[in-house]
Amino acid sequence: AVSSISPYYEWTEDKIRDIPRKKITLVKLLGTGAFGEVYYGMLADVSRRKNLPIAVKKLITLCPEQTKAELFFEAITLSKFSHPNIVRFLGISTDEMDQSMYLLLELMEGGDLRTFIRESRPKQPNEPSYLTLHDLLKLGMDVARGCQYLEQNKFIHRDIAARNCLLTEKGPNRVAKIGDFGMARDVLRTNYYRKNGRAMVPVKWMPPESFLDGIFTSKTDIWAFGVVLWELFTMGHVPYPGKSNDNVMKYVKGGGRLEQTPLSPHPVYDLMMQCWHVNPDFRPNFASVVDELERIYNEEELSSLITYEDIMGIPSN
Ligand SMILES: CN1CCN(c2ccc(C(=O)Nc3n[nH]c4c3C=[N+](C(=O)[C@H](O)c3ccccc3)C4)cc2)CC1
Repeated sequence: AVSSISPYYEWTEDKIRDIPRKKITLVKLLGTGAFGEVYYGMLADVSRRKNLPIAVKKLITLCPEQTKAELFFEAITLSKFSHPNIVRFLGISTDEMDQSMYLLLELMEGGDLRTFIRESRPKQPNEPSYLTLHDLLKLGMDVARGCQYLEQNKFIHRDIAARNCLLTEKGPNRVAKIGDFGMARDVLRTNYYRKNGRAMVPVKWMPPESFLDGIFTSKTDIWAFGVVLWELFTMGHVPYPGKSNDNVMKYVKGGGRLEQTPLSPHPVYDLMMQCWHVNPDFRPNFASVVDELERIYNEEELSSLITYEDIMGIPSN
């Protein structure tokens, strides 16, 4: 039945499980992407006589073939990964009747990382955030570990950004994971830039060699990870505030970089700057980024609370 949806199915050596639709119950809509919707669902697990909470990525049935193929590509890609900081892929579910395809994924109840850090900002001057610098650094370490696994598997993600990461929960035991592999454009398409009619690209997360010459390597993901650190240590600001994508390309090409944020400890900003070296060969790899983040996490005094002034850049009077 699946082969009627896409030609890709035949060439995956490791079979992707096609789970019968009757075992899946959609409970609540969690979010909408360019490809379709994500639901909180339940997977009837007869063997253990209980239901497994899952996330169900449901393809909009009227979508163009290309998106179907993209979703299938995501399924095939994800089915090969197994890492604590990569959202787990459980299988697909196709349906002859309505020609729909579901992607069954690990349920991440905390939502996306960017929304979480923006929601966690101090709301008013004398109310610090309940997140500490340690919490932000831990989130950065989680994402870096997921990226390190991709790097080891020679997989170039091309869209590492806080919006594409998910949290297991919002509470203190939260774990961040890389959650989006479909290069699925976000609905607003505000973070993407249509370059002379070509595919949409997230310029503000890209190094010069990528947006100038279309060169993508693991060092592309390292640059983007540096921007994720900047997102974390501004608690979710848009990079290069006020600059258009064209101005960002000119600025970065001319050697301009994201400014130090009042919040980020110097060693963290130093690491960001290394990720943004104009020469990809001089950028660190993810193994050394993880080591450096762990060193900072263990050695630096980071338990200070985050204040409103830190975020709003208002000098404390
Ligand atoms: C009060 N808050 C309101 C928001 N709320 C949510 C909001 C959204 C989600 C959610 O989408 N969770 C997901 N679990 N697994 C996957 C998810 C998305 N996936 C995808 O594949 C999506 O494409 C994706 C991937 C990366 C980032 C975003 C979306 C796979 C969970 C809780 C918590 C309570």
